[in-house]
Amino acid sequence: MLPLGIVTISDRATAGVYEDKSGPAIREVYTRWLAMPWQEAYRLVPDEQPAIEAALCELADVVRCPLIVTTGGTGPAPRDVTPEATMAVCDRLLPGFGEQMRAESLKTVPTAILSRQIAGTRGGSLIINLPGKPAAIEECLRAIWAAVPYCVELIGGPRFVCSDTAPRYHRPS
Ligand SMILES: Nc1ncnc2c1ncn2[C@@H]1O[C@H](COP(=O)(O)OP(=O)(O)OP(=O)(O)O)[C@@H](O)[C@H]1O
Ligand SMILES: Nc1nc2c(c(=O)[nH]1)N[C@H]1C(S)=C(S)[C@@H](COP(=O)(O)O)O[C@H]1N2
Repeated sequence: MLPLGIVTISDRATAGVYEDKSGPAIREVYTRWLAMPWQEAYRLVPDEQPAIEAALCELADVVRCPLIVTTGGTGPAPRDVTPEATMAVCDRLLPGFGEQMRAESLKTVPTAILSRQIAGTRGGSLIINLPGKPAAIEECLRAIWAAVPYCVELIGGPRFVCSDTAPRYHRPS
């Protein structure tokens, strides 16, 4: 079964101050939008760059997830280091993903400009950052889904089979 990564980055969810709702929101989107067998590889880590890098490297290099979606730690606060961790482990960045997610999010929330969310590839894994708010998950994934399956194919991953409820994706002929 295809492993798909979900990484929640939150000091407070890790400490049990609140329940992680954003990781499960990513799981819920995968469940609704994918029409193929998959299994989750879920990690919950604090806002510590080495811990985030270790989780991303493990999911990319050992578990071999073609897609890893992170949530949290993308803002300007001192402990927000998810983009730095993502940049450190990626071979290449894909700036269009962050630009498009911010552009779509700005239509509903003016503070979307505060997210430094990025995306990039590490070997055969596409890594995408999302903000921490549970409400941001589907909004951001919807903004970029059109390019996700083809990107996964371009980096040597499997062909995604999406459900009728998923946003339409584009595969150039
Ligand atoms: N994983 C999550 N599950 C549920 N709610 C979340 C999660 N992450 C963030 N939130 C909600 O969004 C609000 C703003 O998130 P914030 O940007 O402070 O997240 P954060 O930087 O990841 O925080 P922390 O690392 O302290 O958990 C939080 O107060 C919380 O209500
Ligand atoms: N779609 C969407 N994007 C969003 C938000 C949101 O609620 N929805 N919150 C913004 C806010 S308030 C912040 S501070 C940044 C960073 O959030 P993070 O540190 O939890 O990743 O994401 C922004 N992007």
